Amino acid sequence: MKVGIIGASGYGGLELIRLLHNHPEVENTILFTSSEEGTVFSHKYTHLVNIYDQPLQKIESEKLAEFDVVFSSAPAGVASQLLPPLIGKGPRLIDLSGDFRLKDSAIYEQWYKKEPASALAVEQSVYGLTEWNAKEIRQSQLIANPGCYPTAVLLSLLPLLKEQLIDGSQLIIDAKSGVSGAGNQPSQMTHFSETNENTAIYRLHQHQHIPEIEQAISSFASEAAPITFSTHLVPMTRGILTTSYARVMEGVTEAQLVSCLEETYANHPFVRVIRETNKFGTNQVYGSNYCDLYVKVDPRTNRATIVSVIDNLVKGAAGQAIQNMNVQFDLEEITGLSLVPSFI
Ligand SMILES: NC(=O)C1=CN([C@@H]2O[C@H](COP(=O)(O)OP(=O)(O)OC[C@H]3O[C@@H](n4cnc5c(N)ncnc54)[C@H](OP(=O)(O)O)[C@@H]3O)[C@@H](O)[C@H]2O)C=CC1
Ligand SMILES: CC(=O)N[C@@H](CCC(=O)OP(=O)(O)O)C(=O)O
Repeated sequence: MKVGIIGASGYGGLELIRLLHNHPEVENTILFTSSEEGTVFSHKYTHLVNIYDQPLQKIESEKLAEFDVVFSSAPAGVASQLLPPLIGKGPRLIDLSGDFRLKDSAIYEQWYKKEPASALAVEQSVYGLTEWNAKEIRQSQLIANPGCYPTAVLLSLLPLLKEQLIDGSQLIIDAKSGVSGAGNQPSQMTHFSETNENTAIYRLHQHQHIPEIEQAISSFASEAAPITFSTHLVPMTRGILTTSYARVMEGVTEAQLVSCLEETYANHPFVRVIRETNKFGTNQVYGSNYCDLYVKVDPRTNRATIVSVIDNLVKGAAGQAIQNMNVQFDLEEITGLSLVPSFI
């Protein structure tokens, strides 16, 4: 397969490069730029010397049309312009931004404050939550790869909501992310001296993943209530941990919640349900495509605490994007993604 990457020099792009390098079906990966045409990639990133010594190429629609797959890993507002002209031409298109995730353009504008993609392109796109939408992903040319937080939240909550084991009417979700989630552009929020020794809540009640999570809960689990969702930046590079709190339905036990998760993901190699542990954290999935889940019911409150961890750059971005590519090309989902978490 011949693969092109828009936004190759960002964190999502670098992770695509790392993972695609070990993908047995990918022969050639070409890197595109909007700002550094001609720069030899390994001069910019010396960890890629002797691996990617090719120059970055200018983004041109005719060139992109020649690939089998084009990944776009650019900021929101870019893929909405670059990818729709390629629909109906050769490549399968996988966008890592939020441009095609929200089916209602007015909602996209409201939360992203950007011009939405054309209604036709949004209609043709398929939400790439692999474990829940593989049939549609296989047939689609344009994949809207899920956001990092929604991936962790949805994989943990959808089975329990779908089976009506927890009350979806008053979900409270607390999410924490490492700083690489914000990409590689410098900003005050991610400045070392303000992230080191600090944990901060940000974009309270205004995070763009709120409508994405609500939309997916409504379409996969038929639950339409608004969620309370809070995002926190913690002083680590990679990783997301989400903690959701939900009332357990009358008569439902912790064992039933655990079984529901285990049964849902029995044939999905990247979702692991951890039964008993006294420590559950982001390092157990670090550098891998796993999403690990852990659930406990507090009998005093009759509420379940549902915890999920992913590596934001792998299962939350590049890994899931490649998993979707594998589905599109009828390859085993794990192809090129059998990564053991590095843990330390
Ligand atoms: N970081 C994460 O954990 C996750 C990120 N995402 C989403 O994935 C996308 C990429 O994120 P991330 O890699 O972190 O971001 P970065 O800021 O690290 O990188 C984005 C890259 O996009 C390219 N770019 C910028 N402007 C344009 C443009 N106008 N046209 C084409 N390319 C452009 C830049 O490269 P150049 O200047 O060479 O063109 C840049 O390196 C974003 O939409 C993000 O929201 C999704 C899930 C998780
Ligand atoms: C730590 C941090 O800043 N994380 C980012 C997640 C980026 C992302 O996934 O953005 P889209 O889904 O909109 O593409 C954020 O909270 O916006």
